[in-house]
Amino acid sequence: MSTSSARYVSTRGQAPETDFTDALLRGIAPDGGLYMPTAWPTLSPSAWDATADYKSIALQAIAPFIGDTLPAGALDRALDRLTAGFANPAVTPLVELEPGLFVLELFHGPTAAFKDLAMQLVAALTDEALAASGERLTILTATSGDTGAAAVRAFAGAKSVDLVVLHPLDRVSPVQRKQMTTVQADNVLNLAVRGDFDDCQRLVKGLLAEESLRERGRLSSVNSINWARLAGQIPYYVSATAQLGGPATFVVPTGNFGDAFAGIAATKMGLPSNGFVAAVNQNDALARAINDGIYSRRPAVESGSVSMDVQAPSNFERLVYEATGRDGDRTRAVFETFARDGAVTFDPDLLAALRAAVSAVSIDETETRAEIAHAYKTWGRVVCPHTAVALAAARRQDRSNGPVVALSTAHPSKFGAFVSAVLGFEPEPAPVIAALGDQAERMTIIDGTMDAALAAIRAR
Ligand SMILES: N[C@@H](CCOP(=O)(O)O)C(=O)O
Repeated sequence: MSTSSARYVSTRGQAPETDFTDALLRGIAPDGGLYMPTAWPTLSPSAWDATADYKSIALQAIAPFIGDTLPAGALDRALDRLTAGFANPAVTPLVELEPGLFVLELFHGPTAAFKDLAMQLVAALTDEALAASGERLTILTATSGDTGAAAVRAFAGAKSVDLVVLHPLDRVSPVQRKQMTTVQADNVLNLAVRGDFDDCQRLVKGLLAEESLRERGRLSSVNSINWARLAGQIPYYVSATAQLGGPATFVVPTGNFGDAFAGIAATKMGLPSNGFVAAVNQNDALARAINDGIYSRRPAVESGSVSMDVQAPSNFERLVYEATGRDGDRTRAVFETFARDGAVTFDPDLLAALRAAVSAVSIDETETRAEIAHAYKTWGRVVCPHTAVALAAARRQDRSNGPVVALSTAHPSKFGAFVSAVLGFEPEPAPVIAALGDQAERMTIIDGTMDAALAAIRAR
Protein backbone atom coordinates (compact mmCIF):
# COMPACT_ATOMS: atom_id res chain seq x y z
CA MET A 1 0.00 0.00 0.00
CA SER A 2 1.49 3.36 -0.93
CA THR A 3 1.16 6.07 1.66
CA SER A 4 -1.10 8.16 -0.57
CA SER A 5 -3.75 5.44 -0.83
CA ALA A 6 -4.49 4.63 2.83
CA ARG A 7 -8.18 3.74 2.77
CA TYR A 8 -10.61 2.38 5.36
CA VAL A 9 -13.61 0.06 5.26
CA SER A 10 -16.14 -0.80 7.94
CA THR A 11 -16.15 -4.21 9.63
CA ARG A 12 -19.89 -4.33 8.88
CA GLY A 13 -19.39 -3.77 5.16
CA GLN A 14 -22.11 -1.18 4.65
CA ALA A 15 -20.31 2.16 4.98
CA PRO A 16 -18.51 3.93 2.14
CA GLU A 17 -14.74 3.55 2.00
CA THR A 18 -12.93 6.54 3.45
CA ASP A 19 -9.50 8.01 4.25
CA PHE A 20 -7.53 8.31 7.50
CA THR A 21 -8.61 11.82 8.45
CA ASP A 22 -12.27 11.02 8.00
CA ALA A 23 -11.91 7.79 9.99
CA LEU A 24 -10.10 9.77 12.72
CA LEU A 25 -12.81 12.43 12.88
CA ARG A 26 -15.68 9.92 12.80
CA GLY A 27 -14.36 7.41 15.34
CA ILE A 28 -16.88 4.79 14.25
CA ALA A 29 -18.25 3.95 10.81
CA PRO A 30 -21.78 5.13 9.94
CA ASP A 31 -23.07 1.52 9.73
CA GLY A 32 -22.03 0.94 13.37
CA GLY A 33 -18.91 -1.02 12.41
CA LEU A 34 -15.27 -0.22 13.13
CA TYR A 35 -12.91 1.12 10.51
CA MET A 36 -10.13 -1.13 9.24
CA PRO A 37 -7.44 -0.39 6.66
CA THR A 38 -8.35 -1.90 3.28
CA ALA A 39 -4.92 -3.59 3.21
CA TRP A 40 -2.12 -4.11 5.71
CA PRO A 41 0.99 -2.07 4.92
CA THR A 42 4.32 -3.89 5.12
CA LEU A 43 6.88 -2.90 7.73
CA SER A 44 10.52 -3.05 6.72
CA PRO A 45 12.63 -5.24 9.08
CA SER A 46 14.72 -2.10 9.70
CA ALA A 47 11.79 -0.96 11.89
CA TRP A 48 12.75 -3.52 14.55
CA ASP A 49 16.47 -3.10 14.21
CA ALA A 50 18.05 -3.01 17.68
CA THR A 51 19.28 0.56 17.09
CA ALA A 52 15.84 1.97 16.17
CA ASP A 53 14.46 4.58 18.58
CA TYR A 54 10.78 4.92 19.45
CA LYS A 55 10.13 7.89 17.18
CA SER A 56 11.66 6.29 14.10
CA ILE A 57 9.77 3.06 14.78
CA ALA A 58 6.50 4.94 15.18
CA LEU A 59 7.10 6.95 12.00
CA GLN A 60 7.56 3.78 9.98
CA ALA A 61 4.66 1.96 11.62
CA ILE A 62 2.07 4.74 11.50
CA ALA A 63 2.82 6.78 8.33
CA PRO A 64 1.34 4.19 5.94
CA PHE A 65 -1.98 4.37 7.79
CA ILE A 66 -2.19 8.15 7.40
CA GLY A 67 -1.38 8.52 3.73
CA ASP A 68 -1.49 12.08 2.42
CA THR A 69 -4.65 13.31 4.13
CA LEU A 70 -2.95 15.41 6.82
CA PRO A 71 -0.64 18.42 6.37
CA ALA A 72 2.97 17.51 5.54
CA GLY A 73 5.00 16.81 8.68
CA ALA A 74 1.91 16.25 10.86
CA LEU A 75 3.00 12.83 12.08
CA ASP A 76 6.54 13.99 12.75
CA ARG A 77 5.27 16.89 14.90
CA ALA A 78 2.78 14.62 16.67
CA LEU A 79 5.52 12.15 17.57
CA ASP A 80 7.71 14.94 18.92
CA ARG A 81 4.83 15.97 21.19
CA LEU A 82 4.28 12.37 22.24
CA THR A 83 7.88 11.54 23.08
CA ALA A 84 8.44 14.87 24.86
CA GLY A 85 5.77 13.82 27.39
CA PHE A 86 7.57 10.62 28.36
CA ALA A 87 9.87 10.56 31.35
CA ASN A 88 11.89 7.56 30.15
CA PRO A 89 14.22 8.11 27.14
CA ALA A 90 13.36 4.63 25.80
CA VAL A 91 9.66 5.68 25.99
CA THR A 92 8.57 2.02 26.47
CA PRO A 93 11.51 0.24 28.16
CA LEU A 94 11.64 -3.53 28.36
CA VAL A 95 12.79 -5.02 31.68
CA GLU A 96 13.84 -8.64 32.25
CA LEU A 97 12.41 -10.06 35.49
CA GLU A 98 13.94 -13.53 35.23
CA PRO A 99 15.32 -15.54 32.31
CA GLY A 100 12.85 -15.30 29.42
CA LEU A 101 10.24 -13.25 31.29
CA PHE A 102 9.99 -9.51 30.60
CA VAL A 103 7.71 -6.58 31.34
CA LEU A 104 7.17 -3.85 28.79
CA GLU A 105 6.74 -0.63 30.78
CA LEU A 106 4.07 1.48 29.12
CA PHE A 107 3.38 3.86 32.01
CA HIS A 108 5.99 6.60 31.70
CA GLY A 109 3.64 9.13 30.11
CA PRO A 110 1.65 12.07 31.47
CA THR A 111 -1.13 10.01 33.09
CA ALA A 112 0.99 6.98 34.00
CA ALA A 113 -0.89 4.52 31.77
CA PHE A 114 -0.35 3.02 28.33
CA LYS A 115 -3.22 5.04 26.90
CA ASP A 116 -0.94 8.09 26.72
CA LEU A 117 1.08 6.49 23.93
CA ALA A 118 -1.81 6.65 21.49
CA MET A 119 -3.83 9.47 23.04
CA GLN A 120 -1.10 12.11 22.85
CA LEU A 121 -0.61 11.20 19.21
CA VAL A 122 -4.34 11.21 18.41
CA ALA A 123 -4.73 14.63 20.05
CA ALA A 124 -1.89 16.10 18.01
CA LEU A 125 -3.19 14.58 14.75
CA THR A 126 -6.71 15.81 15.56
CA ASP A 127 -5.38 19.35 16.09
CA GLU A 128 -3.66 19.16 12.71
CA ALA A 129 -6.79 17.87 10.96
CA LEU A 130 -9.07 20.49 12.51
CA ALA A 131 -6.63 23.34 11.85
CA ALA A 132 -6.53 22.30 8.19
CA SER A 133 -10.31 22.01 7.78
CA GLY A 134 -11.46 24.75 10.16
CA GLU A 135 -13.98 22.33 11.71
CA ARG A 136 -15.01 21.81 15.33
CA LEU A 137 -15.19 18.40 16.97
CA THR A 138 -17.07 16.95 19.91
CA ILE A 139 -15.35 13.85 21.26
CA LEU A 140 -17.35 11.29 23.24
CA THR A 141 -15.36 8.76 25.20
CA ALA A 142 -16.23 5.92 27.53
CA THR A 143 -13.74 4.91 30.16
CA SER A 144 -13.15 2.41 32.89
CA GLY A 145 -10.47 4.78 34.16
CA ASP A 146 -7.34 5.10 32.06
CA THR A 147 -8.66 6.18 28.65
CA GLY A 148 -10.65 9.04 30.18
CA ALA A 149 -7.69 10.30 32.18
CA ALA A 150 -5.45 10.20 29.10
CA ALA A 151 -8.09 11.90 26.95
CA VAL A 152 -8.68 14.71 29.45
CA ARG A 153 -4.95 15.29 29.71
CA ALA A 154 -4.47 15.25 25.93
CA PHE A 155 -7.46 17.42 24.93
CA ALA A 156 -7.98 19.82 27.88
CA GLY A 157 -7.94 23.34 26.49
CA ALA A 158 -7.85 22.24 22.82
CA LYS A 159 -9.48 25.15 21.07
CA SER A 160 -11.53 23.28 18.44
CA VAL A 161 -12.53 20.32 20.60
CA ASP A 162 -15.20 19.64 23.21
CA LEU A 163 -14.55 16.47 25.19
CA VAL A 164 -17.25 14.46 26.97
CA VAL A 165 -16.00 11.58 29.12
CA LEU A 166 -18.37 8.99 30.55
CA HIS A 167 -17.08 6.87 33.43
CA PRO A 168 -18.98 4.39 35.61
CA LEU A 169 -19.83 6.07 38.93
CA ASP A 170 -17.68 4.74 41.81
CA ARG A 171 -16.11 2.10 39.54
CA VAL A 172 -12.80 3.79 38.72
CA SER A 173 -9.95 4.26 41.18
CA PRO A 174 -9.82 7.57 43.14
CA VAL A 175 -6.63 8.58 41.29
CA GLN A 176 -8.15 7.83 37.89
CA ARG A 177 -11.25 9.84 38.84
CA LYS A 178 -9.24 12.82 40.02
CA GLN A 179 -7.13 12.76 36.86
CA MET A 180 -10.37 13.38 34.98
CA THR A 181 -12.39 15.54 37.32
CA THR A 182 -9.83 17.98 38.73
CA VAL A 183 -8.99 19.40 35.31
CA GLN A 184 -10.74 22.75 35.15
CA ALA A 185 -10.69 23.26 31.35
CA ASP A 186 -14.02 24.50 30.01
CA ASN A 187 -13.97 22.14 27.03
CA VAL A 188 -14.13 19.04 29.28
CA LEU A 189 -17.37 17.53 30.61
CA ASN A 190 -17.17 14.52 32.94
CA LEU A 191 -20.29 12.38 33.24
CA ALA A 192 -20.36 9.78 36.02
CA VAL A 193 -22.84 7.14 34.87
CA ARG A 194 -24.86 4.94 37.22
CA GLY A 195 -23.85 1.67 35.58
CA ASP A 196 -20.75 -0.11 34.34
CA PHE A 197 -18.22 0.57 31.58
CA ASP A 198 -20.30 -1.36 29.02
CA ASP A 199 -23.19 1.05 29.74
CA CYS A 200 -20.85 4.01 29.13
CA GLN A 201 -19.64 2.51 25.87
CA ARG A 202 -23.19 1.73 24.74
CA LEU A 203 -24.10 5.36 25.42
CA VAL A 204 -21.09 6.64 23.48
CA LYS A 205 -22.00 4.50 20.46
CA GLY A 206 -25.61 5.74 20.70
CA LEU A 207 -24.57 9.37 21.06
CA LEU A 208 -22.28 9.11 18.04
CA ALA A 209 -25.39 8.38 15.96
CA GLU A 210 -27.30 11.35 17.46
CA GLU A 211 -27.75 13.90 14.67
CA SER A 212 -28.73 16.75 17.02
CA LEU A 213 -25.26 16.67 18.58
CA ARG A 214 -23.71 17.46 15.21
CA GLU A 215 -25.01 21.04 15.31
CA ARG A 216 -21.72 22.22 16.83
CA GLY A 217 -19.59 20.28 14.34
CA ARG A 218 -18.34 16.75 13.88
CA LEU A 219 -18.68 13.95 16.43
CA SER A 220 -16.03 11.34 17.16
CA SER A 221 -14.62 9.12 19.86
CA VAL A 222 -11.09 8.53 21.08
CA ASN A 223 -11.79 5.06 22.42
CA SER A 224 -9.98 2.29 20.64
CA ILE A 225 -12.98 1.96 18.35
CA ASN A 226 -11.13 4.82 16.57
CA TRP A 227 -8.55 3.33 14.21
CA ALA A 228 -6.07 6.11 15.01
CA ARG A 229 -5.95 4.94 18.65
CA LEU A 230 -5.00 1.46 17.51
CA ALA A 231 -2.41 2.71 15.05
CA GLY A 232 -0.78 4.58 17.94
CA GLN A 233 -0.46 1.37 19.94
CA ILE A 234 1.33 -0.64 17.22
CA PRO A 235 4.82 0.91 17.68
CA TYR A 236 5.47 -0.45 21.16
CA TYR A 237 5.19 -4.03 19.95
CA VAL A 238 7.78 -3.19 17.29
CA SER A 239 9.92 -1.44 19.90
CA ALA A 240 9.75 -4.45 22.25
CA THR A 241 10.82 -6.74 19.41
CA ALA A 242 13.70 -4.37 18.60
CA GLN A 243 14.78 -4.28 22.26
CA LEU A 244 14.66 -8.08 22.47
CA GLY A 245 16.34 -8.61 19.12
CA GLY A 246 13.70 -11.13 18.07
CA PRO A 247 10.14 -12.37 18.44
CA ALA A 248 8.22 -12.84 21.68
CA THR A 249 4.93 -14.10 23.02
CA PHE A 250 3.02 -11.01 24.19
CA VAL A 251 0.68 -11.28 27.16
CA VAL A 252 -1.71 -8.36 27.12
CA PRO A 253 -3.94 -7.32 30.03
CA THR A 254 -7.21 -6.94 28.20
CA GLY A 255 -10.35 -4.85 28.57
CA ASN A 256 -11.64 -3.44 25.28
CA PHE A 257 -9.17 -5.63 23.30
CA GLY A 258 -7.65 -2.63 21.50
CA ASP A 259 -4.19 -3.18 22.93
CA ALA A 260 -4.06 -6.86 21.94
CA PHE A 261 -5.48 -6.10 18.50
CA ALA A 262 -2.78 -3.47 17.93
CA GLY A 263 -0.19 -6.22 18.48
CA ILE A 264 -2.00 -8.53 16.07
CA ALA A 265 -2.05 -5.65 13.55
CA ALA A 266 1.73 -5.33 13.92
CA THR A 267 2.11 -8.99 12.92
CA LYS A 268 -0.19 -8.45 9.94
CA MET A 269 2.36 -5.82 8.89
CA GLY A 270 5.15 -8.39 9.11
CA LEU A 271 6.42 -8.09 12.69
CA PRO A 272 7.65 -11.52 13.80
CA SER A 273 5.99 -12.78 16.99
CA ASN A 274 5.34 -16.04 18.78
CA GLY A 275 1.72 -15.18 19.49
CA PHE A 276 -0.64 -13.23 21.71
CA VAL A 277 -2.34 -14.06 24.97
CA ALA A 278 -5.24 -11.90 26.12
CA ALA A 279 -5.22 -11.89 29.93
CA VAL A 280 -8.60 -10.86 31.34
CA ASN A 281 -9.81 -10.59 34.92
CA GLN A 282 -13.04 -12.27 36.08
CA ASN A 283 -14.85 -10.22 33.41
CA ASP A 284 -14.12 -13.04 31.04
CA ALA A 285 -16.44 -12.65 28.03
CA LEU A 286 -13.45 -12.67 25.68
CA ALA A 287 -11.85 -15.73 27.29
CA ARG A 288 -15.14 -17.63 27.18
CA ALA A 289 -15.57 -16.67 23.51
CA ILE A 290 -12.11 -17.96 22.57
CA ASN A 291 -12.08 -21.00 24.85
CA ASP A 292 -15.72 -22.15 24.66
CA GLY A 293 -16.78 -20.70 21.30
CA ILE A 294 -19.72 -18.76 22.74
CA TYR A 295 -19.58 -14.96 23.03
CA SER A 296 -22.15 -14.01 25.64
CA ARG A 297 -23.01 -10.95 27.65
CA ARG A 298 -22.91 -10.83 31.44
CA PRO A 299 -22.99 -7.79 33.72
CA ALA A 300 -19.48 -6.58 34.54
CA VAL A 301 -18.32 -7.39 38.06
CA GLU A 302 -16.12 -5.00 40.04
CA SER A 303 -12.48 -5.93 40.40
CA GLY A 304 -9.17 -4.44 41.50
CA SER A 305 -8.09 -4.27 37.86
CA VAL A 306 -10.92 -1.80 37.19
CA SER A 307 -9.75 -0.72 33.75
CA MET A 308 -10.40 -4.26 32.54
CA ASP A 309 -13.97 -4.48 33.88
CA VAL A 310 -15.33 -4.88 30.35
CA GLN A 311 -17.73 -7.58 29.18
CA ALA A 312 -18.35 -6.44 25.58
CA PRO A 313 -14.86 -5.69 24.21
CA SER A 314 -15.33 -3.46 21.16
CA ASN A 315 -12.23 -4.54 19.28
CA PHE A 316 -13.29 -8.16 19.30
CA GLU A 317 -15.27 -7.07 16.24
CA ARG A 318 -12.02 -6.29 14.40
CA LEU A 319 -10.66 -9.73 15.25
CA VAL A 320 -13.85 -11.42 14.05
CA TYR A 321 -13.69 -9.39 10.82
CA GLU A 322 -10.14 -10.60 10.17
CA ALA A 323 -11.02 -14.17 11.19
CA THR A 324 -13.93 -14.28 8.72
CA GLY A 325 -11.53 -13.35 5.93
CA ARG A 326 -12.81 -9.76 6.06
CA ASP A 327 -16.42 -10.70 5.46
CA GLY A 328 -18.52 -7.66 6.45
CA ASP A 329 -21.86 -9.50 6.14
CA ARG A 330 -20.73 -12.33 8.38
CA THR A 331 -19.21 -9.94 10.93
CA ARG A 332 -22.37 -7.86 10.99
CA ALA A 333 -24.46 -10.99 11.56
CA VAL A 334 -22.28 -11.99 14.55
CA PHE A 335 -22.57 -8.62 16.27
CA GLU A 336 -26.22 -8.08 15.43
CA THR A 337 -26.99 -11.49 16.95
CA PHE A 338 -24.92 -10.58 20.02
CA ALA A 339 -26.74 -7.24 20.37
CA ARG A 340 -30.15 -8.84 19.93
CA ASP A 341 -29.78 -12.11 21.84
CA GLY A 342 -26.92 -11.36 24.21
CA ALA A 343 -25.03 -14.42 22.92
CA VAL A 344 -23.63 -15.85 19.72
CA THR A 345 -22.09 -19.27 19.02
CA PHE A 346 -19.20 -19.37 16.56
CA ASP A 347 -19.05 -21.74 13.59
CA PRO A 348 -16.06 -24.12 13.84
CA ASP A 349 -14.11 -22.41 11.03
CA LEU A 350 -14.49 -18.99 12.64
CA LEU A 351 -13.55 -20.29 16.08
CA ALA A 352 -10.42 -21.97 14.67
CA ALA A 353 -9.38 -18.71 13.02
CA LEU A 354 -9.96 -16.74 16.25
CA ARG A 355 -7.88 -19.24 18.22
CA ALA A 356 -5.09 -19.05 15.67
CA ALA A 357 -4.85 -15.30 16.31
CA VAL A 358 -5.01 -15.19 20.11
CA SER A 359 -5.39 -17.35 23.17
CA ALA A 360 -7.08 -16.12 26.33
CA VAL A 361 -6.67 -16.64 30.06
CA SER A 362 -8.86 -15.40 32.91
CA ILE A 363 -7.11 -14.48 36.17
CA ASP A 364 -9.35 -14.01 39.18
CA GLU A 365 -9.04 -11.56 42.06
CA THR A 366 -7.28 -14.04 44.38
CA GLU A 367 -4.63 -14.79 41.75
CA THR A 368 -4.23 -11.07 41.01
CA ARG A 369 -3.49 -10.36 44.68
CA ALA A 370 -1.14 -13.35 44.85
CA GLU A 371 0.72 -12.11 41.78
CA ILE A 372 1.20 -8.63 43.26
CA ALA A 373 2.72 -10.33 46.32
CA HIS A 374 4.84 -12.66 44.15
CA ALA A 375 6.18 -9.78 42.03
CA TYR A 376 7.28 -7.90 45.13
CA LYS A 377 8.77 -10.92 46.90
CA THR A 378 10.53 -12.38 43.85
CA TRP A 379 11.61 -9.37 41.82
CA GLY A 380 11.20 -6.49 44.30
CA ARG A 381 8.69 -4.95 41.91
CA VAL A 382 5.48 -3.19 42.88
CA VAL A 383 3.01 -3.79 40.06
CA CYS A 384 -0.49 -2.53 39.33
CA PRO A 385 -3.37 -5.04 39.35
CA HIS A 386 -3.59 -5.05 35.52
CA THR A 387 0.09 -5.85 35.20
CA ALA A 388 -0.40 -8.55 37.83
CA VAL A 389 -3.11 -10.16 35.70
CA ALA A 390 -0.72 -10.18 32.74
CA LEU A 391 2.19 -11.53 34.79
CA ALA A 392 0.09 -14.33 36.26
CA ALA A 393 -0.92 -15.35 32.73
CA ALA A 394 2.65 -14.86 31.44
CA ARG A 395 4.10 -17.22 34.04
CA ARG A 396 1.80 -19.96 32.69
CA GLN A 397 3.35 -19.65 29.20
CA ASP A 398 6.03 -21.94 27.83
CA ARG A 399 9.31 -20.02 27.55
CA SER A 400 11.21 -22.80 25.81
CA ASN A 401 10.52 -21.42 22.33
CA GLY A 402 11.24 -17.78 23.10
CA PRO A 403 10.77 -14.93 25.54
CA VAL A 404 7.44 -13.96 27.07
CA VAL A 405 6.61 -10.27 27.43
CA ALA A 406 3.88 -9.09 29.82
CA LEU A 407 2.60 -5.60 29.07
CA SER A 408 2.74 -3.37 32.15
CA THR A 409 -0.05 -0.97 31.38
CA ALA A 410 -0.22 1.36 34.37
CA HIS A 411 1.79 2.63 37.31
CA PRO A 412 0.82 0.95 40.60
CA SER A 413 0.21 4.29 42.32
CA LYS A 414 -2.95 4.71 40.25
CA PHE A 415 -4.36 1.79 42.27
CA GLY A 416 -2.83 2.48 45.67
CA ALA A 417 -5.59 1.07 47.87
CA PHE A 418 -5.69 -2.31 46.12
CA VAL A 419 -1.91 -2.66 46.05
CA SER A 420 -1.42 -1.54 49.64
CA ALA A 421 -4.08 -4.01 50.84
CA VAL A 422 -1.78 -6.74 49.50
CA LEU A 423 1.66 -5.37 50.29
CA GLY A 424 0.90 -3.40 53.44
CA PHE A 425 2.31 -0.13 52.07
CA GLU A 426 1.27 2.44 49.48
CA PRO A 427 3.21 2.37 46.19
CA GLU A 428 5.58 5.31 45.72
CA PRO A 429 3.54 7.78 43.62
CA ALA A 430 4.62 8.35 40.03
CA PRO A 431 5.69 12.02 39.74
CA VAL A 432 2.62 12.77 37.59
CA ILE A 433 0.39 11.28 40.28
CA ALA A 434 2.16 13.13 43.10
CA ALA A 435 1.56 16.36 41.17
CA LEU A 436 -2.21 15.78 41.05
CA GLY A 437 -2.99 17.85 44.12
CA ASP A 438 -6.36 18.47 45.66
CA GLN A 439 -8.23 20.72 43.25
CA ALA A 440 -12.04 20.67 43.34
CA GLU A 441 -13.63 17.88 41.32
CA ARG A 442 -16.18 18.59 38.60
CA MET A 443 -18.54 15.91 37.32
CA THR A 444 -22.22 15.39 36.61
CA ILE A 445 -23.86 12.20 37.85
CA ILE A 446 -26.41 10.71 35.43
CA ASP A 447 -28.49 7.56 34.90
CA GLY A 448 -27.26 5.22 32.19
CA THR A 449 -29.86 6.29 29.63
CA MET A 450 -29.57 8.15 26.34
CA ASP A 451 -32.05 10.76 27.58
CA ALA A 452 -29.95 11.48 30.66
CA ALA A 453 -26.71 11.67 28.68
CA LEU A 454 -28.22 13.94 26.03
CA ALA A 455 -29.74 16.23 28.66
CA ALA A 456 -26.40 16.59 30.48
CA ILE A 457 -24.54 17.34 27.27
CA ARG A 458 -27.15 19.85 26.09
CA ALA A 459 -27.20 21.54 29.51
CA ARG A 460 -23.49 22.16 29.08
N1 LIG B 1 -9.68 0.10 29.71
C1 LIG B 1 -10.25 1.26 29.14
C2 LIG B 1 -11.61 1.04 28.56
C3 LIG B 1 -11.72 1.76 27.25
O1 LIG B 1 -10.75 1.24 26.39
P1 LIG B 1 -10.32 1.88 25.03
O2 LIG B 1 -8.97 1.32 24.78
O3 LIG B 1 -11.31 1.45 24.04
O4 LIG B 1 -10.32 3.36 25.16
C4 LIG B 1 -10.15 2.46 30.07
O5 LIG B 1 -9.25 2.49 30.90
O6 LIG B 1 -10.93 3.38 29.96
